Amino acid sequence: MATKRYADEGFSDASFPSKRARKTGDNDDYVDVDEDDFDGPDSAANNSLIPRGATINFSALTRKLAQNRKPNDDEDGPEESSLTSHRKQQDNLVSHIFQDQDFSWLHLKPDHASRPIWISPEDGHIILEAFSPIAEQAQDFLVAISEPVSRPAFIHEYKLTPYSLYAAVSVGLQTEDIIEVLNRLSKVPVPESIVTFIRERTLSYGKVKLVLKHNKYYVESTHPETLQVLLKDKVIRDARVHSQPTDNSIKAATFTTSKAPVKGNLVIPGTKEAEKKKDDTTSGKQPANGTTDAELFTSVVGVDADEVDEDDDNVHAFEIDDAKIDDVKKRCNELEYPMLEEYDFRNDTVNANLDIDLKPSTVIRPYQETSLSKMFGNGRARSGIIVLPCGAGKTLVGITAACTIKKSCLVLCTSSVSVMQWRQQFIQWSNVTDKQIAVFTADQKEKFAGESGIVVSTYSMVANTHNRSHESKKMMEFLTSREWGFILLDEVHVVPAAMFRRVVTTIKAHSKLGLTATLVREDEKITDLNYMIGPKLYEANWMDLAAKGHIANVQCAEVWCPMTPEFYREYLREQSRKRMLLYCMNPKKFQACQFLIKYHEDRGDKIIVFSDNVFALEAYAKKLGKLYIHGGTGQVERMRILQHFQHSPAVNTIFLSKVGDTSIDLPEATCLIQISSHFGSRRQEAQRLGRILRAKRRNDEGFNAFFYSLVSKDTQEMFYSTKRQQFLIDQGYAFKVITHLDGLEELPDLVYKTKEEQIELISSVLLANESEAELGTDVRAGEGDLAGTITSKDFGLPTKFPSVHRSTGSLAALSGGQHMSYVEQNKSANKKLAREAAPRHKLFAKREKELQTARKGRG
Ligand SMILES: Nc1ncnc2c1ncn2[C@@H]1O[C@H](COP(=O)(O)OP(=O)(O)OP(=O)(O)O)[C@@H](O)[C@H]1O
Repeated sequence: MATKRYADEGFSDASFPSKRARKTGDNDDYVDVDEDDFDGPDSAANNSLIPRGATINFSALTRKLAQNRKPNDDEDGPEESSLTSHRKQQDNLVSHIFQDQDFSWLHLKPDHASRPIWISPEDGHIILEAFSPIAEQAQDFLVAISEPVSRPAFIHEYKLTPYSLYAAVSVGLQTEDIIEVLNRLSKVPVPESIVTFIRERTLSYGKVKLVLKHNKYYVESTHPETLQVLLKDKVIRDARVHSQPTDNSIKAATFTTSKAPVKGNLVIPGTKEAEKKKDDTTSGKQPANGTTDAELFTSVVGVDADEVDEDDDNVHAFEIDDAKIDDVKKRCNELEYPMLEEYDFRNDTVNANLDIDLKPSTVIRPYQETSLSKMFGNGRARSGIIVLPCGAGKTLVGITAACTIKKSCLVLCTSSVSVMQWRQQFIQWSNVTDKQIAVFTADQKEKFAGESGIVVSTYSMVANTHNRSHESKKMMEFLTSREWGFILLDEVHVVPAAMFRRVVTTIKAHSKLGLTATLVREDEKITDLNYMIGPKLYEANWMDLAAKGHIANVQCAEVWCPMTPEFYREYLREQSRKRMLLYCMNPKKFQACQFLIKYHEDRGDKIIVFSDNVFALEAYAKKLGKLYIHGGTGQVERMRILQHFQHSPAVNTIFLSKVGDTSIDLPEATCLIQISSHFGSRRQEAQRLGRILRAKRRNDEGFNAFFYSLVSKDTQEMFYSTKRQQFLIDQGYAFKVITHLDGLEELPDLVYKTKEEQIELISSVLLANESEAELGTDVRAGEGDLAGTITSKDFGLPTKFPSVHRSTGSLAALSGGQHMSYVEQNKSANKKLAREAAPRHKLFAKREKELQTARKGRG
């Protein structure tokens, strides 16, 4: 037996006799990995060409590379025909192993060692050596032009797609910049097939914009010939409105030219630039003209502003009918001229300004600033999606964007709990007043005072048209009759496409920002988001943020719990949903859970145990004497339990159903144990991990948070578990497999130790209703919440299970009399707590009071 099971700074080798790390992909496929082989990339970083953390500046980067290059370096690469002949001549000794993945025929540049990427000539996949001294800068560029596929510690994989190139163009990158920087970073000349692909895909992208000005929609371009092409199309021609121009910058129909809006000195609040400007203003100093723009542009495009040709002197436009916007957008997509949506908010004199700003104490983090600079890079607000890890502060990014645009703003979230959190965060980070921010939920229907303001609501409150109360109808009139400067869409990946379409078409907004941590959908409907909101503007790297202390470092492990023979026999016999209950209630899993709770409580951790299955959740929590929250737990009791968990040293573990997957902000939590989950949902796995990424103690020396997934061995759960982990593995997390918890057998008071107890447990499982075995029985709170709209179908799983299998057994066993004692050993800890008069935190007291008033109002 190992003497020391766990090391404080992480999982030690001694703790896991299997000492095997999971290889991505197949369930049974593992590779032995010696962690000592990985010293980390620091040694490479010491030889850095460009220091880590430096501003992204690709011209500087390419200059450095050029200096390193030998004079006869062949930049253009060999001709296609010579590549083919090279391939034919290759030595076939090893190529049969790689088959069509053998790229040894590609011509390596002489200084390839100092260049960090490979580009596949066949499918646009890009491999980045993440240990290269210039990997950080290369990563910024690759994120802007391609989709990250997988980003573990040392080798990253990206993929060039038509949509990623569209996103690149939309943040201001030009075709030739993309090809040139790729060529400079690549170990081999960029293959001709890739150059053609980039040229073809970016030729028409970014040339057409949809702009809302003075309440009218215009299709705008600096290329008159492009507008002419579009107007040849019948759908677009029919949507065109022939009206008198209302503004000098836009002339309808005639293609008369005028000056494009000039990039002004836009300063995003909360940034260093804003601080500097404030200092300059107070000291009477004038900022050097144009500095802000140049820097902003550099951070967006990665090329010095003065090196980029500005050919958008003349803007041409024609007006289109608002009712036909959707058709025109769709048609432009089909014609390969996708429209970028931009809002020139500083020149919008029609919509009233909203006088809000970030509080002077609010400082946004560098990655939050970078993501916002992609949105505001050209002085206008681009519509699109920002992807940041869970707990990285998407809310503040949204609030800062609202404070930059300073127009009426509608925030849509997935639940009424989130609505309250958004409101509270707006008040915490900005100087918005109570009167300027209103809430529209089932319980509260408020309007803001004055001409402009903020409304926070849920998707379903806005999208569901049936059974509206009179008050809701009036509120909807308020929302649809006005023009919004900005619409903030939280958790965009979970909203069903039809609901999104309804929201986007009923609410008139100049600019849209979608926020998410996991741009994955099991139903592959992500492209719908691109079309309805806009391209992905920025995606942060989870590992980078963890390395910089913005989110916690997490050790992930999958604990394999063997099934007892009795449970396994029943598992094999059962055909119904009960199978799921059997692998959740496996006594060995119970014991592993008890052991891990004890171990981590002794270490001073605060633990959340997640179970989607409510039957298992209650059974575990009661047996182990812990507090629990599920959909049926009242709001007051929920708040009380969460408050105890946060502040009481006596409550270090709580059990949560899926109500805790999102929205619950518990920075005290440092350890997660998952005992039952929603099939193979990659998103749920990431969101749950997100609960500990915000750990308060994340900056403590050597601090690690822990995430355990308990899996019953040789059951369906193992398959789902592998699928669930894929997203996190792609973000660079490594799941270790624990096959044995040393010291578990010696645990005093180990539950279900005897065969009798185990058989008693199996009887209770077999007696449980079919419905109790389901995962979807838990309800999330409140009308207007979105949770109910997500089903197992979304995860590509069967919605129906095979019919119930009936087995024979004695009457005594069925009635539970065979091995069962009728004495209730473990009173619910929840009940005990309810009897205690707990001191109330003033935030919760206020919320309870609000709820009571709302209830009285409804009564
Ligand atoms: N710039 C900042 N300065 C200080 N604290 C910050 C900053 N940005 C975010 N935070 C804090 O980080 C925590 C996580 O933020 P938030 O809840 O917005 O994360 P999130 O990205 O929305 O996470 P999830 O996807 O899990 O909901 C919050 O406690 C927030 O106050």
